[in-house]
Amino acid sequence: MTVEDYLSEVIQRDGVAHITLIDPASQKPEESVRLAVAAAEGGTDAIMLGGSTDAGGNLLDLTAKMIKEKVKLPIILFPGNTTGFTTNADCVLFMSLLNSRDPNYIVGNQVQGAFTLYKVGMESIPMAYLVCEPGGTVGWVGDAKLLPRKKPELAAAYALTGKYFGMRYTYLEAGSGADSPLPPEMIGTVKHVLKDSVLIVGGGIRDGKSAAICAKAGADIIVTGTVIEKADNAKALTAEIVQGAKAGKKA
Ligand SMILES: CC(C)=CCC/C(C)=C/CC/C(C)=C/CC/C(C)=C/COP(=O)(O)OP(=O)(O)O
Ligand SMILES: O=P(O)(O)OC[C@@H](O)CO
Ligand SMILES: [Mg+2]
Repeated sequence: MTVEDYLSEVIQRDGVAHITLIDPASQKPEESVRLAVAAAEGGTDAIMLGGSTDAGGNLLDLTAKMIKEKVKLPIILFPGNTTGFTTNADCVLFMSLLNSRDPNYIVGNQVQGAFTLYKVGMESIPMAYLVCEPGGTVGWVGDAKLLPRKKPELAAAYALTGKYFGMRYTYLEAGSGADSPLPPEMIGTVKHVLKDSVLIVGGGIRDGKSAAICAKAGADIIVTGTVIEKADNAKALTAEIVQGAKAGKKA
């Protein structure tokens, strides 16, 4: 089964899926494995690997390989540039940062990576990546013209543009470590125009309650990263967030 079909099944079954983002550059591979195992035990549906500053290379190769040995969940690449590719994963989010001012993040990195992807034949999912205020490191690195939190219609126009380009996923991003998650009005407005296309929401989600609000507002997939890296009990916190998201969707 493809990763995309697997995630569709989870979304159909539970209303929402949860993905744990691990930045291979933030810790040693052994520690990334520990986080991935804890997240899997806490009920996350997939592991996403990526970072915006030091995107990958050997550390990514090794981290993906070691996680694969211990965790049965799909490993999805979330590349900051072509160094974010490794054949030790199951799928890549082939994304364009549509609201970047830098053509390298709209199409340039993708052109550099396209033949590698063609040769290895890895599954890829076309995705519109939309970075909103405050944007964090990825907003700075990706030179994003940050989408204002109080102008959901601007985010919706970008989301529709991605959908009309044929992108099946849209990722509404507040930036890793944002003070607060994106407002429900923004998530709702974007999901309203996307209809059946998959909406990922991430950035600043730290507990079950905020995951529930994002899910209820229209997110199909919730991503959390920073909070797991810092948690005393990564398994328990993942369980709270996953259960919060899934219960919130049904509420
Ligand atoms: C498809 C290919 C080959 C490349 C895509 C290139 C694009 C569009 C990149 C978007 C801009 C970018 C730098 C994205 C990084 C995405 C990511 C892994 C974010 C998570 O990183 P953060 O956690 O926000 O930042 P830190 O790495 O500093 O923690
Ligand atoms: O680290 P956090 O704030 O959970 O954000 C996750 C993700 O949206 C970053 O790309
Ligand atoms: Mg990070």
